[in-house]
Amino acid sequence: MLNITMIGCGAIGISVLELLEKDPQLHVDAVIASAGSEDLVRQRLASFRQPPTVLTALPADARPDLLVECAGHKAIEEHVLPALERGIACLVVSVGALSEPGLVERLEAAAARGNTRIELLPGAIGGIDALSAAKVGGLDTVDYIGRKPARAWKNTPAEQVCALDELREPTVIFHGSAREAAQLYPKNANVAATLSLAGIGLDRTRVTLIADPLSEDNVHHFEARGAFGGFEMSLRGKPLEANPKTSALTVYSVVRALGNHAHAISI
Ligand SMILES: NC(=O)C1=CN([C@@H]2O[C@H](COP(=O)(O)OP(=O)(O)OC[C@H]3O[C@@H](n4cnc5c(N)ncnc54)[C@H](OP(=O)(O)O)[C@@H]3O)[C@@H](O)[C@H]2O)C=CC1
Ligand SMILES: O=C([O-])CC(=O)C(=O)O
Repeated sequence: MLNITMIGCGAIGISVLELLEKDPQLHVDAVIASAGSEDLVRQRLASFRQPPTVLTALPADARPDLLVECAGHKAIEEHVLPALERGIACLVVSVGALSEPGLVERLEAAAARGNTRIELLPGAIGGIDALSAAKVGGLDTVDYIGRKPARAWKNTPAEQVCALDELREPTVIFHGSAREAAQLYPKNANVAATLSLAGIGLDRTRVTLIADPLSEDNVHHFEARGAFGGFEMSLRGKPLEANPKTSALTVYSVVRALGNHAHAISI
């Protein structure tokens, strides 16, 4: 059985915990919450058979088999970097955080010093295996379009681009590089960052973001061209009720990745 510590217990975290209750090979013994949110998180966990301990940091003597981040960009700096230094393997969903200059190199160096690994999870998108394999032969272009219902762009710079509540048709709210997208829309551009890291990088990956009042789904579409040929993929993700910015597939991506660490066959 693997002992897991989870960072963050919001829309993704709580759904992951619910699914993991069914798997005897995976046990989340602790959840790391933001300072000041411990009681709220304990309340969220109260109905679990064996509620994980709620902490605000990994204790110095803790040695979980895996640390899984389901929290947000700041958690990478705060919890993931120090855990890697201590030799604890980490899984991360807030991949957009890696658009910050120098952070990829710092994570690599921390993992090397700790003789461990960091795994960037595909989250809301698929096809990352094919894209990163295609990169080996050489990629020419990767274009990504992220389309979400208007409500998913609330409290983002899209509010300065258009009146989200009054939209009647799909409206482009951003066009530019994946690096700019991840910095402007940190909670909506993790997929853009993931595609960039698997493909041709944050500066060459072209991103279009659309607020679509006619869509109920978070639609991720990308096209890649290179020596391997061509590849197109569209994924229509159902948003989580607890957070319309986040697709349910992200939850399943975390559960799959954890299962692959514990089960005899990984797929
Ligand atoms: N790779 C992908 O495809 C996707 C990645 N994501 C990433 O996953 C993250 C989580 O998504 P979601 O669960 O929907 O978001 P929520 O906002 O619902 O939940 C995030 C939770 O993490 C907590 N949290 C934030 N910062 C920290 C920290 N430094 N330490 C401990 N806990 C922290 C928050 O607590 P509090 O509010 O009290 O601070 C909150 O409860 C997103 O921020 C996004 O970056 C999301 C969707 C897709
Ligand atoms: O969950 C999704 O649909 C994707 C998402 O938020 C992101 O790319 O950050």
